[in-house]
Amino acid sequence: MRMSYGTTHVLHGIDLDIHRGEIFALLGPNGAGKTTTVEILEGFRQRSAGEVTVLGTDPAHGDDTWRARIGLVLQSWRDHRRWQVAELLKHFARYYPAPRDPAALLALVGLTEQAGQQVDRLSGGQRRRLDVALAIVGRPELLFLDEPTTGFDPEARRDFHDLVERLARDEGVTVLLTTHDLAEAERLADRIAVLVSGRIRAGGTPAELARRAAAQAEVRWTTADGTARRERTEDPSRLVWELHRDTQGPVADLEVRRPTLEDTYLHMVHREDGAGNGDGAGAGAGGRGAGRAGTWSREASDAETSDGEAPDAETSGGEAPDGEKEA
Ligand SMILES: Nc1ncnc2c1ncn2[C@@H]1O[C@H](COP(=O)(O)OP(=O)(O)OP(=O)(O)O)[C@@H](O)[C@H]1O
Repeated sequence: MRMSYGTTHVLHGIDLDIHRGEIFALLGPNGAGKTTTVEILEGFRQRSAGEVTVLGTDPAHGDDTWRARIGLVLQSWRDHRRWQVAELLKHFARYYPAPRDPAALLALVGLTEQAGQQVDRLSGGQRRRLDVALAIVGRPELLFLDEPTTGFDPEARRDFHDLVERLARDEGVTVLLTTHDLAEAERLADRIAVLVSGRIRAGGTPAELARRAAAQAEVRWTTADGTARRERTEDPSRLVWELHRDTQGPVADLEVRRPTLEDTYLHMVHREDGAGNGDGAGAGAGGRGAGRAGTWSREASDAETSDGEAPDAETSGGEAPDGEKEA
């Protein structure tokens, strides 16, 4: 799928498969294209090119029955400023064939005490909980959450994570959430796609991404003549053994460090800021990840986007954008 606003290309051909029942995080910095992607999948924005299927339907042509199967956070309820929380939920519940019980839903999102409160008196965090309550009142199969925990305090964030997990694990709801918080994506998601400047730079389970990030270790030491050295290697034990052998004694200031997923993520983000795309000079794991992202299974997907042309090299693995191993 591609998206341009006028002559500005915002999504450069992204390819995603989201499987039924999973929590999928679209992770990326400000302006990466996360909201644009979600709005296209929700049917609110018309893509410029490519194929998109959500619950078996092209969202550009989704009807009311399709929409009732999808949970999304609408801003329009904020127009009902003077309504009470429980009243508002009951009102929206009427639009769905098999809605949740409003009282049970308030308990689920931790708003029981606010049931009788006017919505414009809710705190920011409570409003976001009401957002989620309204998004799930119709028992959606697929839930879209665009940066849902922005502005949450740590406790509200943890409660929210527990709620999203319960929805996915206990009720089989598929969740697509966007975030710029790596820790949130790692904590919640079954799979993560890293979107940077409109391209999927890496993808996989949190464990896969962390393994890939740590594949190369950095070894630092000081030579006999006092020079500080550093070298990246996939086999640090061998390098250390060789150093020890060559030095014929202890290696000064020896340090072996494996990059964390955070190191790698920040590297991908900053590389976009500085060096631009695919310039062959990058040093992150983005190129590898981008390649693998395109190999994800296409089975049983709830939401799927693709170019609808020949596989796009940028996300299908045919063209790893840089030579990160040389760095
Ligand atoms: N209606 C629009 N017209 C023109 N450009 C737009 C429009 N909406 C978004 N953009 C641009 O598209 C790019 C992607 O925006 P988008 O909101 O999808 O990013 P995001 O990843 O959700 O960012 P954030 O984390 O800041 O919300 C940005 O450069 C933004 O300025």
